Amino acid sequence: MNETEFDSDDGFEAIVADAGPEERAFEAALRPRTLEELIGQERVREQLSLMLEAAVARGRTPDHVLLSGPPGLGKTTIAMIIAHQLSAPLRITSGPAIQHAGDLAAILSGVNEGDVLFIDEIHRMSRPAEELLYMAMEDFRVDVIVGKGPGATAIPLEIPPFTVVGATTRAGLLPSPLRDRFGFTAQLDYYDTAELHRIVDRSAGLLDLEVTEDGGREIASRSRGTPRIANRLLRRVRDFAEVRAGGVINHDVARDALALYEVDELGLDRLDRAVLGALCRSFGGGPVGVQTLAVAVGEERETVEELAEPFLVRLGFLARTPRGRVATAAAWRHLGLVAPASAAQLPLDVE
Ligand SMILES: Nc1ncnc2c1ncn2[C@@H]1O[C@H](COP(=O)(O)OP(=O)(O)OP(=O)(O)O)[C@@H](O)[C@H]1O
Repeated sequence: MNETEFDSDDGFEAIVADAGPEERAFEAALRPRTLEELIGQERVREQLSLMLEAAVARGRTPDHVLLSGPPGLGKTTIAMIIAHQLSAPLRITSGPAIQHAGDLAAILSGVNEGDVLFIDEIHRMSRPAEELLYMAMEDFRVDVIVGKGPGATAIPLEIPPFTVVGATTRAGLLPSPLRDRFGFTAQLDYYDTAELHRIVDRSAGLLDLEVTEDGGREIASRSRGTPRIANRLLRRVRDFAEVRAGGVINHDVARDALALYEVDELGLDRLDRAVLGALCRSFGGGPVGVQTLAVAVGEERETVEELAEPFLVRLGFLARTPRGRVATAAAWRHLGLVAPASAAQLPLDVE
């Protein structure tokens, strides 16, 4: 099969796909529980530490916190750490679960003083729920409307002081009145290889695995700047090491295991290479519309846009131009192909 005939039904799971239940349990076991255990994100860590310490010293609930950044960089982990540092109960919900103002009112009515309410994917709440939330965040009081039309009544609901921690991959989608209610906002950045290496070592320690220095670095350098992927790759390499290599994860074991799972030396997986392959081989490097590209690799448009493109753009392999997707000369080279003279060079005029 050539790469443009990529078929997602052949048992392949993208390395950036959502975690299943088993992996979620694995992730939970590896989560840092305190700010000291959290690796990287130095600035966010220091700022948060200061804010939380000051709040505890004053005996007040801290400001509401908004965490934004791509999936797998530690937003849920940080929300849990905040609750832990405050010795406060954590209530967890998500934007898609709050589609009506009533859903949120029900949650708010159960909030106790000092609770931390974590709302994942906060940008996906409905508009009426967002409005209710920012009133609750500002005044610790909301009017719950019961009934409809002329018979509707507003029932005031007092809420004890609490802290909202919102997480979003798309801070720009939050309406500014809601965004403004967060006294502390943090944009999480991708991790560098050294930080990912420390994360791999920490996870290996918790899992009682033997990973050599170069084995750890090999996993880290293919982890796309993302702790979740570092842990995911470690898990796959662990299986390989146990079954085929006597358990020790060294450079060659990591390299061979990741080759088996089709994660290349830059961290591109098969979907990424299929997208680039289609773009270069079938469409001469573009420009081509994302929908056409998705059909060519047998995937949904959203899968290509959300799982493959961000990393390809970050690597400078693909650009989203007003006329469609374009492969850069670096992308051609990565596939081992000769770039046509017209191949785009960075920087491009991107969207
Ligand atoms: N700074 C870090 N140090 C160590 N491990 C980390 C760090 N950040 C994340 N992790 C690990 O990566 C995994 C994913 O983290 P987490 O679930 O917090 O990400 P997220 O940003 O909430 O992702 P999503 O938005 O997709 O839920 C967890 O297993 C966590 O232990």
